[in-house]
Amino acid sequence: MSTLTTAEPAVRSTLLDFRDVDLVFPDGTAALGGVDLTVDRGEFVSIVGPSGCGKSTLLRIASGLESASGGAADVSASRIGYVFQDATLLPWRSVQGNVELLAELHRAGKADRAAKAAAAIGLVGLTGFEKHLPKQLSGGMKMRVSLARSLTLDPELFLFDEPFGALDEITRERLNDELLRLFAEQRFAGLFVTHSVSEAVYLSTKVVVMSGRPGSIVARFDVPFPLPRDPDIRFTPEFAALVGDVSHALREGHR
Ligand SMILES: Nc1ncnc2c1ncn2[C@@H]1O[C@H](COP(=O)(O)OP(=O)(O)OP(=O)(O)O)[C@@H](O)[C@H]1O
Repeated sequence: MSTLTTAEPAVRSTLLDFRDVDLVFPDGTAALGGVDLTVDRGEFVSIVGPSGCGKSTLLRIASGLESASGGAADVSASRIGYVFQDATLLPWRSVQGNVELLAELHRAGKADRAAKAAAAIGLVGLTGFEKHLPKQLSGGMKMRVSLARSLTLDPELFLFDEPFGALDEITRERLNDELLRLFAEQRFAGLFVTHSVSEAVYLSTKVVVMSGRPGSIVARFDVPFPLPRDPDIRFTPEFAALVGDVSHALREGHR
């Protein structure tokens, strides 16, 4: 799989720019109310917010699956990856077959598809499991397949909707570290939805907090810890203090 090899642009490059974005569903449900959010190249932004505040809706607008009812939702990334809590694998296809799917839909040739899939499978640490079927994989491995499938697109912007929410704590921590490594190596910008404040702080360069529905962004935090991130950062007082501040903002926004 190819990596982005172009030099980092000198000017700030915004891949996602939401200004005053509203979304009201046809049944009258106001999901988002005045969302202002940017994601720049090189940023990994996590969103935390109460259940039902519109986090998934925001990602769906970012991906083009949903349209905003008001405001401006500009996404300039040309290749967008998207992973969900459910790995959404085709049960009758092997790991290789599942990872090749997006390249297949983009009508890539057989050899190109195979090369892209092999590289992506290697990136997520599943080399040797190419012929396995989804039912032969653990939850963490299925999520790796899902990540690999999106990586074949070489995404500029990667959207994550609670991808590790259903996994046990150890698997989740391991995948957090894998994701940080992929972010550093592949240089996509990330927009990551999670219910875990500590996961948000650990993974991100910036954490934004949403209010209850209709969701808007009520607080933003820059994460000052350097990348690559030492897993032990999670046990420092500075990390705990930032997690506390974000949790506090989350509680305030929920009132
Ligand atoms: N197609 C739809 N029509 C009407 N209402 C919808 C539709 N999709 C979502 N909603 C509502 O919009 C609100 C926001 O939903 P969304 O799934 O974006 O929230 P969320 O923050 O991702 O929730 P959670 O954290 O529980 O996953 C919810 O009240 C939901 O019931």
